[in-house]
Amino acid sequence: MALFSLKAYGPSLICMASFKNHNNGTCALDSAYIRRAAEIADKSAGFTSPHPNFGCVLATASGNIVGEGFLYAQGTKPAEVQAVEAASEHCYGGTAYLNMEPGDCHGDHTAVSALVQGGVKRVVIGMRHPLSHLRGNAVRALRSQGVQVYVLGEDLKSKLTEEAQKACFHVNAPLIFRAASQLPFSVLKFAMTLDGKIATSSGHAAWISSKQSRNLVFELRGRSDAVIVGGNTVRRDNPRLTARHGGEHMPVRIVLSQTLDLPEEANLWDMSEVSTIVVTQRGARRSFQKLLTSKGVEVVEFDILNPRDVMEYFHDRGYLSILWECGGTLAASAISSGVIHKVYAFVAPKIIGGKGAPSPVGELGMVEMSQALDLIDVCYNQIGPDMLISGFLQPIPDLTPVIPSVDETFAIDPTVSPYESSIIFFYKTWDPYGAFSNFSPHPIQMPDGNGDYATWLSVEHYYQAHKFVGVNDPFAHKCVERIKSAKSPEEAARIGRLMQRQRPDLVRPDWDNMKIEVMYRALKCKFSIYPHLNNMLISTSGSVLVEASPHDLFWGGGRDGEGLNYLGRLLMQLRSEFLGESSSSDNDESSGLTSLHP
Ligand SMILES: NC(=O)C1=CN([C@@H]2O[C@H](COP(=O)(O)OP(=O)(O)OC[C@H]3O[C@@H](n4cnc5c(N)ncnc54)[C@H](OP(=O)(O)O)[C@@H]3O)[C@@H](O)[C@H]2O)C=CC1
Ligand SMILES: Nc1c(N[C@@H]2O[C@H](COP(=O)(O)O)[C@@H](O)[C@H]2O)[nH]c(=O)[nH]c1=O
Repeated sequence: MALFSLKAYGPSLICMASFKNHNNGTCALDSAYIRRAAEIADKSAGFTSPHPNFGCVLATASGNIVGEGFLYAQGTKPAEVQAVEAASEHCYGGTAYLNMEPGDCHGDHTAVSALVQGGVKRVVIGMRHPLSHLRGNAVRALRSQGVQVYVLGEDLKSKLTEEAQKACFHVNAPLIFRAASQLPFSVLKFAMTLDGKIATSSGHAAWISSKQSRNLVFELRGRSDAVIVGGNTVRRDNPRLTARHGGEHMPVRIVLSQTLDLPEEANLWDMSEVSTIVVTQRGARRSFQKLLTSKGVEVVEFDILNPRDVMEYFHDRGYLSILWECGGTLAASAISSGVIHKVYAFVAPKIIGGKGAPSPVGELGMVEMSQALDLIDVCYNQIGPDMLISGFLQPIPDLTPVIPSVDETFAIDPTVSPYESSIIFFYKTWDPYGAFSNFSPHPIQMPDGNGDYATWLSVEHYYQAHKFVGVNDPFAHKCVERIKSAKSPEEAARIGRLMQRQRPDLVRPDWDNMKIEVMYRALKCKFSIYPHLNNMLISTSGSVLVEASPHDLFWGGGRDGEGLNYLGRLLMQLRSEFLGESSSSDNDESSGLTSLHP
């Protein structure tokens, strides 16, 4: 079974493209070819060690596929080059579909040059490169060469493109999670009986799942840099942990054992096919360590053996994805330390019973069902007689936005020097620069559609209510009134976000395009009518302002600077205008915003 498969879309899915030149036909074609690019990007899995997956589909202007390519392994010919070679003269004037922005990590721009020299007119990209030092480089390079570039989720937004983008996220989930967490992407896999046991009370586990399921496990191993088990599994099962899937890539085997009370003879110490690393506590059984070393097994000591430290270590060794095939004791410890990103559970239609029979995950300290960890993007597949349930334990991180670089900020506010700038963070209203927050208690007077002035208790009240302003529906009017009369900015935000989630149909259709403008107007009023706020803003001249929101990646800077920081940008723009350094005039409130639109 292919672990990543292109699902056909029924005609009932209506494409509501928000991009004006993106009609339903183009949208469906773009989405289908991006999904195809994601599908072929996955083709090297199991044959080579895990690496970022790139696929490229080249189509003529009339939509016929004329070339395809995927990156086979690190350092091999880029997908784009292969596709252009396959298409030869047919790619002239055509469209290239890439599941992910090319990396161009060595500055050689091979992929971009191939597309430009091939005469490609249009490039559709499933997702930007997740690594911040590479993100945006190829998009910029292509655009500077006159190629039309459309990034899904930015330039093209619809139900279909959203699904296609998800396919791109899934095919590079290891890279995305690794970039976000600075840990290798970890998958916990287990096989259990219908009554939730991974072995009998005596510890016997061969076999719970069917041959077909176990073959799929070989494939999963082949997609991993390493397979991990705990000491008990080595003692009890004497596993081999090799990938007998017919592919060429073999994962390293890793054993975690605190006691190092492991057998002297074990399949894992046979290094003829693939190597083994034993990770243990510092000072554990030195003589046994020597024995292992003499067999060629690498031993790595940690002061305290916990999954997070071990994963950080393997991240630094360059591992991209790891398969955990341990029992419930180590699995619980790994889940508690937050290192597991995805779960593959094979459920066999068997009942074994047994009070003491182990289950897939040991003690997590939870006492109520409300504490249960819900899987995300769950898939159900029947594998022979078994059911495979898989899903993510953590949402796929959004790595696309990024705080503008100082160079970019310089373009917004010339008081910010690209060479000597400090950063001022603000977030909570009680922080030193908390008055910059939209939740600060500074009412504003703003004109309504009829030119009458109304008072809003905070910028947040005004911003949230304007999601529903102008929508011809009595309930939308009610939302505006409820938000306007909310007792606090927090309450206004809560109502606004809830209504947006529950009744997206009530949100004004131009909201995505207008929200920056709405915020700008409210901020301009706030910082104009309160002289001390105006002084405070001007006093920050030369510094980069960043809203330190860990969650809001649009208005805020994110936890690690991965957010777009639009609130900070708007404040810097206003500061510049107040200082008289901006070219935008007071009469044209929106003109200065063009550089800020994403
Ligand atoms: N059906 C299935 O999918 C599977 C079934 N099994 C079955 O499960 C049983 C073994 O389960 P289990 O005992 O949970 O085995 P584990 O694989 O979870 O091994 C637990 C051991 O891992 C080591 N360890 C190292 N660091 C940690 C840590 N931070 N937290 C916890 N453990 C750590 C310890 O080894 P040490 O004691 O050496 O210090 C510990 O005793 C066997 O019967 C086996 O057949 C096992 C895997 C998969
Ligand atoms: N019992 C069990 C699994 N057990 C896992 O597989 C390991 C054995 O691998 P190997 O020696 O390479 O065949 C074992 O130690 C444990 O990690 N896996 C499954 O897919 N299904 C099963 O029913």
